[in-house]
Amino acid sequence: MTAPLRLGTRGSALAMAQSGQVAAALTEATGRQVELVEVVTAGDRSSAPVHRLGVGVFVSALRDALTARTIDLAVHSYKDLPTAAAPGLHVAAVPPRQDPRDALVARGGRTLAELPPGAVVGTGALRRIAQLHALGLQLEVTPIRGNVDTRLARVLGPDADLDAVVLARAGLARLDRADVITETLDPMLMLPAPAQGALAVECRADDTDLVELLAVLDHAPSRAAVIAERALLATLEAGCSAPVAAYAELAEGDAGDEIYLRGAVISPDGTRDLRLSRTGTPADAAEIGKALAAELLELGADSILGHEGNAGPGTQQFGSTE
Ligand SMILES: NCc1[nH]cc(CCC(=O)O)c1CC(=O)O
Repeated sequence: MTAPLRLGTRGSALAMAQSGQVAAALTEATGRQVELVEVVTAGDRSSAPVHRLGVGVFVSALRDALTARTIDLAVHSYKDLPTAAAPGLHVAAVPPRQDPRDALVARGGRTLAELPPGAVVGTGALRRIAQLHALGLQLEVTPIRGNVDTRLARVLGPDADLDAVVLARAGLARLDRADVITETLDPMLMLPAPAQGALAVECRADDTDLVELLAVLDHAPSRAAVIAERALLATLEAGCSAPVAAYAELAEGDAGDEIYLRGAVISPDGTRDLRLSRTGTPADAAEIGKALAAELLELGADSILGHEGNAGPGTQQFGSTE
């Protein structure tokens, strides 16, 4: 008999849900038993804002456990993975992506447009803070942290102190809480984070039997979208907490499959807002992402992101077009 595969997971409800879903899909597709092994990460122990904890804080403990061979595979929210490759590890599958859009959960069933000036909206992500400000709705944006239930309680609980929160739709859906969403935000207004809604199933690169086994979970269009979005992020030298958004949509065009990538870099106060798009074929996903990032850099993305150096001649302050 083959030993069960050890799937390392964080203990949060969201991590347990997505790990459980991948474990079930793997058993269903291969007949292999999968056991969940809880791993505590630095991100779970701290209550500091994510953009202060730094990139990959939820990820490194899982990767350490993979390298130490105490687990065989790990399931990450792909948007939490640093763009730098992890030596000795391999993303063996990108399962079918969930709806990548952000969602508003507001008191009184309100939509964004129905929130009055001065309404207090909670979110921790700079990307969301920046885009909320860029809407020009005079919303007051306040940083929040904590797991999904904690955030929802700030709007829906007995001690609610916020008018609304913005969360990833995918996280709510995986927890079966999509019913509380009052508006799924149009990417025209709120472009999602690179790889939002996608999972990465990671194992050791030298575990070739497992690499092969996990390939049954891979969904090529989801992988292509993630490659394009993360190539943009990597080229901008930005991390998962930077005010960078990217969303690749795949569609069947006249000449075969097409990828339509949108990217945005927005200053946290919303006054500078660069948005561009580019199309190509899924086979060129990485090149499309790089090229779109290069265009954003030409328009001054660097100065919004606060990078020093390699400022090309096109790098001046670039105001919002409003
Ligand atoms: N920032 C934390 C995080 N990382 C992954 C998700 C769930 C959505 C996903 O898998 O992309 C969330 C919660 C959120 O952004 O609301």
